[in-house]
Amino acid sequence: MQASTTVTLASAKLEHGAAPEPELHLSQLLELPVGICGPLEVVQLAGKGRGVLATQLCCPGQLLLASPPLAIVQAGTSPSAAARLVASDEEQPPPTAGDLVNLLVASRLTQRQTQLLSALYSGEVGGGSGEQGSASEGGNGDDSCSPQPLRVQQLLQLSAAAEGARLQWGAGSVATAPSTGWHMAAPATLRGMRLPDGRVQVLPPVGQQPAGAAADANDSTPERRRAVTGAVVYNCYGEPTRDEALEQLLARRRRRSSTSTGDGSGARQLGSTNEGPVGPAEEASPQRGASSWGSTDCCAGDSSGFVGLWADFAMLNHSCCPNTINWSGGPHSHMAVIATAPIVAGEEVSVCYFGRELLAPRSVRMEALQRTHNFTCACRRCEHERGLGPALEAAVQGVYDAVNEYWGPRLGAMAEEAQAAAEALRDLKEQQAVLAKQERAQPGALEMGQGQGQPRAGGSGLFGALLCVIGGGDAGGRDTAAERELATREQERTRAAALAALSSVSGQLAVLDQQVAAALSGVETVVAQSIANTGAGIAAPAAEAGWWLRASLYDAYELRVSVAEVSADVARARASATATGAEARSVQEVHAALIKATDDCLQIVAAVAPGSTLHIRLACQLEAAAAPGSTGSAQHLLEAFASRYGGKVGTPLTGHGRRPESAAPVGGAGAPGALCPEDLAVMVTTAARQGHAL
Ligand SMILES: C[S@@+](CC[C@H](N)C(=O)[O-])C[C@H]1O[C@@H](n2cnc3c(N)ncnc32)[C@H](O)[C@@H]1O
Repeated sequence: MQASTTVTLASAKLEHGAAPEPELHLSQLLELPVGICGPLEVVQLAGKGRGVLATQLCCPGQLLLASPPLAIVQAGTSPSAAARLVASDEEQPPPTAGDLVNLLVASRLTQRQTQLLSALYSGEVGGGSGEQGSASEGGNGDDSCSPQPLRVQQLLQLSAAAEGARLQWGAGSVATAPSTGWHMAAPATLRGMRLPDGRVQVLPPVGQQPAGAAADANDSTPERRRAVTGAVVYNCYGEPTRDEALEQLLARRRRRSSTSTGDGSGARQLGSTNEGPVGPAEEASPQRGASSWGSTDCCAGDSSGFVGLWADFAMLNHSCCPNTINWSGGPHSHMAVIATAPIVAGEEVSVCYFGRELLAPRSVRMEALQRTHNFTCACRRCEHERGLGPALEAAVQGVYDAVNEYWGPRLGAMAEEAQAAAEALRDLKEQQAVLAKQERAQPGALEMGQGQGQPRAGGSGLFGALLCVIGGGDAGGRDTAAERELATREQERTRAAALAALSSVSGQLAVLDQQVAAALSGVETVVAQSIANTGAGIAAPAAEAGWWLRASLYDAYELRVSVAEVSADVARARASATATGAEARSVQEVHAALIKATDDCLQIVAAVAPGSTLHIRLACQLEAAAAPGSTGSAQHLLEAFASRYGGKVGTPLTGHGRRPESAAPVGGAGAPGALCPEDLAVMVTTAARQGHAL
């Protein structure tokens, strides 16, 4: 049920009233300290509080929202702390929601920032949206609550007029590089840096000099802390690591565009005005500084992870089958939301609140959402899976548990055994290579040593030298036939034991793979039959339901990739030790299995989480498996992918049949040449099958 009062969300304000033109690429937009918003509106939704709807058809690939954060904490290192870290070899933990609370309580908030913060849902009835009741099946809201247009209106006004987020038109056009065409004022983002000792240092806004010593974020009153904690826990978004690959790509595009306009400043220009504490990583590696937003633009030093609050992004509700993907990055740490499916007018725009749990059975997802957000999801996927009934759900859960509690640990033990055996074989080979080299350096040493029994410096004869290498001692003068035989036998024993271990592991791997494959096909067949016979799960079209089922069983699919990887290692080790035709064939077979298993995972992720980091990673893995050593082409693939997402803003892409038939193309005939996630999957899979790099 939708409330009568709706307000158009419009966080983009360009001073000359110019809407962003389609030519502006996402990577350019992210340079601007403003929010951009597509055809969206915020409304009250039954059982969910507020939510965001599309006001017109949005197509896959369309940028829906890109806004700078209200507050963000990134990991960083002050020079002294970094020195301590290097000395102690410690790993820095990523920032947490608690760090964000620390930043907010230690900062002097403007009135607008305070209002924005208090407008966010805080877990209390009457707090934030003011319309969310106690958690219940199917959502957490009280339908009878009347909408509070004032609050919504207030939020949107504040969001739209984010302080300082103004653009002044300079020389050039929208299509030119922003660094030459636009003059930017700093956004009102509160920025903090989590120091390795756990304290949060408040940083000056991008583009401003630090005003004396940074405030200590831990110096706060309990009242203030309580006031912001609710808003933070229910609305913050964070990632343990930054998406380095994506950031580097976008930074490269930025450098290219700044080079082409003759402005050599690029990323450095944006970051160079920020005189925050500079960590040694940036000093030591200017290239990294120039290519990574993390080190130049917010927190100096190595950046690993972030946690932030984006006020308009926080209006989006969760779905386990979301129709968008979100990314954070750029000099202003924008949160970008991009459609990954057609979204018709009036349909809710959803995001996924968790990462890996998206690829887990319903009970695991439910537990995660209850723990972190205190609601029960009733999205289409959850409802469909609930409709399968307890027995089928338990079967899916059974496979998930078996992978995580039984098969996974067993595979770990097998991998260790295989690694030890492969290392033993490698050591033997190296020893033989050393001996062969020595023999080449002293031709005839073997014969001389054997025939005359003469001691030689550094070992006499091949076997004496072998003893020397194996035992680490001097075999000179101890070149007896018995010793030689002993060494030979020892070598043979080691080799035989290693090969036997590999053969045993290989057999166990095959059995494990069969068990997992059988469990997968068993559950999938039973679920499909049940749907066909009883109509269970008719909440979703069969194809879509099929992908959801596979997504819930993803850990088993991924385990098969790991089995194939270990099998490939085993096959290679055996082949290099025996060099028989049979072993070479087995390497090929295992390799084909690895490609197939990776492709299965890619197809699942491309269907349920297109554009995710996992999607990109799998695509690159598949490519690397298809063309070993082709890191260059993996880079090419990433480029293609980034250009797809940096493509024409607001222009629909060719959607592989995913665009509704009735939908008229928005903004013309589409963007030929631009890739959509499905394109990527097809492209990679085809390349893998053809066995060549892209
Ligand atoms: C980031 S806020 C989203 C906006 C929120 N609905 C509001 O009114 O401000 C997160 C909260 O929204 C609610 N929520 C999000 N997704 C939901 C869903 N699928 N079903 C029910 N409640 C949901 C939960 O209370 C959650 O803690």
